[in-house]
Amino acid sequence: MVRNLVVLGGSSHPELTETICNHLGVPPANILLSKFAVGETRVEIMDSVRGKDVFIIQSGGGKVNDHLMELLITISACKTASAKRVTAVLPLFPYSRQSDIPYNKTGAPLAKAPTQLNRNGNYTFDSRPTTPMPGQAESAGMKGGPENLHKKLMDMQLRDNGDGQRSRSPVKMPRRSTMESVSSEKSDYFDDNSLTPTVTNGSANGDKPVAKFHKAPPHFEPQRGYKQWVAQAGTLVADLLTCAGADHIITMDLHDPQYQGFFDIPVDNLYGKHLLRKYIQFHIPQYQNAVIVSPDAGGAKRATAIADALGMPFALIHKERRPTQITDRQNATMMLVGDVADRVAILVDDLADTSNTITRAAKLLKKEGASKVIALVTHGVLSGDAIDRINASAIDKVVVTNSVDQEENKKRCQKLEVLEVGNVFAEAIRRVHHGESISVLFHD
Ligand SMILES: O=P(O)(O)OC[C@H]1O[C@H](OP(=O)(O)OP(=O)(O)O)[C@H](O)[C@@H]1O
Repeated sequence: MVRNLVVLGGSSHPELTETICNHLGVPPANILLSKFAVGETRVEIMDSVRGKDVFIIQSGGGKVNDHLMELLITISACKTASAKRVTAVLPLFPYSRQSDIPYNKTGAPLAKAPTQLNRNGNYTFDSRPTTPMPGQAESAGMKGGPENLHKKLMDMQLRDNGDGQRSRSPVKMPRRSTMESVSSEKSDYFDDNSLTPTVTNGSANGDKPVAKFHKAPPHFEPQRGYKQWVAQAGTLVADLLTCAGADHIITMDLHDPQYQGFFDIPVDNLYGKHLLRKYIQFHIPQYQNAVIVSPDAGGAKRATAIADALGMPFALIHKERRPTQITDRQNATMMLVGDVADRVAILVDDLADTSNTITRAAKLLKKEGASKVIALVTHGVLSGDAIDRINASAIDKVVVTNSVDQEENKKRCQKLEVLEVGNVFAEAIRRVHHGESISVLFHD
């Protein structure tokens, strides 16, 4: 029997809230979640939370921004309604991939690989851009790369008309030499404090209006190490949750476990690897002959933990992203380290978003002789055309947890299998509520 415990469910995953409540033996508290006509989120908590230990279930994925705002408002509402403690339960933590932004050599953020559709509209699962070779012409994929983005941004800065307002159409600037000569001849027109062109209406004799520049724009050269100002939204989201009144966070398989350090409240980061490990043991025949594969270096620790626990071999796909000396462009090719020939390859990753990573990895693994490819992923975000991509790919099966709602995805993808995660969160909530250790949930 749990007393003084209140579970509130956000609109992101009502099914998971229900499962958690069933495990805890408490009904979900009544909450009204809607939107005003203008689009603002409306939250009304219909049950008393005064002096209660409140757990709010809200996952990332789907309409992630709406869900985040709803969560923040709900936390704040509980605090102002005198809840004793408010814990945000975020099975998939939103914005956790934005705690750090990878930059290329010039400082621009690395863009995602463009779509892998060929001319016929079929997925190729190839790396984009392709591996650059000496003397090879720049590929179309590279033309739209991050350096181009960098150039575009610089162009936009040049178009800035100086008072903070960006012109929609390019402002025609006189060539530098012209402006310099104007500067020396018409020095009375110049105002050192402004770059704004002055438009004179012309003289009484009917001259057309003429734009005169007060000052030549600064000559803008790309600087070594120049960085665009990229928001590190992970920090902001951590601050927002704390500021709204969250006292505690429970989540699972944070993309970057160091993200816990962004909070000055307790964060319990549960592991999904136990569920994935059990799936391997009980659902993959002769799993000892299979091989665990991490589709990128970032997930190697997670994948090796499963391989070690089960005494299985391990292989790594290295997602090469560093600019090469040849072109200094983003190079997102994949290289396999390890042997997968004639084995079932089990890809282990924390999340599949566009599913580019797992589908491309599957193509490579099959090329290297894997007999079957099964992807085990904690968070099946599966946004955009991820399901179509999986359906068309070499992957034989994708196993995800229901940390994100999978109802619709299951209908569209025969290859998808879903593991229940509600019981793990229910147990974590119960232990946090009773002040018991939850480290038992971390043990192998
Ligand atoms: O389904 P997708 O859209 O391909 O995204 C999934 C990939 O993204 C994440 O890694 P990320 O690319 O952020 O690299 P990192 O591990 O180096 O942070 C995650 O660990 C997956 O590998």
